[in-house]
Amino acid sequence: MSAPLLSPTELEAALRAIGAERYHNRHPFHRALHDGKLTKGQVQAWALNRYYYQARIPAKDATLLARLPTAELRREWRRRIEDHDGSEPGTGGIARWLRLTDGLGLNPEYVESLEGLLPGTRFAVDAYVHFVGERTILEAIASSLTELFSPTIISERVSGMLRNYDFITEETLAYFTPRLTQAPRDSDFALAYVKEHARTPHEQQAVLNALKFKCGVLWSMLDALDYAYVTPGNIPPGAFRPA
Ligand SMILES: O=C(O)c1cc(C(=O)O)c2c(n1)C(=O)C(=O)c1cc(C(=O)O)[nH]c1-2
Repeated sequence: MSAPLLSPTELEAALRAIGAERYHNRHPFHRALHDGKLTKGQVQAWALNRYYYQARIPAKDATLLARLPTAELRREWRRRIEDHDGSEPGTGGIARWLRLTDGLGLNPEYVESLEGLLPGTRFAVDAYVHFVGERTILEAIASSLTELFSPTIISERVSGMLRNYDFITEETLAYFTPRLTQAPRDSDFALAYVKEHARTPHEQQAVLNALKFKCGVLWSMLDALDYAYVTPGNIPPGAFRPA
């Protein structure tokens, strides 16, 4: 049976249902992270691997920016690159993420070298960048819609980590504060765009599948951490080893 045409409101409800079922707040490694169940070494591994996501997000956005057809769309999208890269050295999301890894005692050169990265992290993040370069603009924009769900996970993570780890301070987690306003601004735009432009059942299914794909990217990053850093003996050759 072919998929029905959804109203924009039904499409939004279907997108939100995907997040409720598949977003990475439901992953056991994330729950362990904010419940205080991880060692400092495991939290370091999370921050080091997640750095690669942060570092590739502006490349992902630049790939999409180059494909956008109007100045209006490009103006909207280029703000995301500024959010991450900043406007001068030491500003922006990537620099703020390095303050988090610094606060956890990781050497910034080591983090930036990507030498300690898990292969699974690299494959998942690279798959996201490729997806955005290769799929339709509608799918590429839809794949950013996990950000609809990020303010909730960020609030849970920040309060849980502050409560549960003595090596975490508000300053260490300062990365997340601007995200609480940036993410809703970005996801409101992306949601309005897909509600307006996904006009056929085929386009709507493509949008829903793009969000499922992206949930899979975030989920598999946590799978890789869970496999490597929870069961002793599983760290892949060359990957970060907690002291
Ligand atoms: O902390 C999180 O759980 C989380 C999730 C996501 C997301 O859902 O993709 C992003 C971020 N953070 C984030 O900080 C960020 O800059 C970001 C950009 C994007 C994107 O797809 O363009 N997602 C996310």
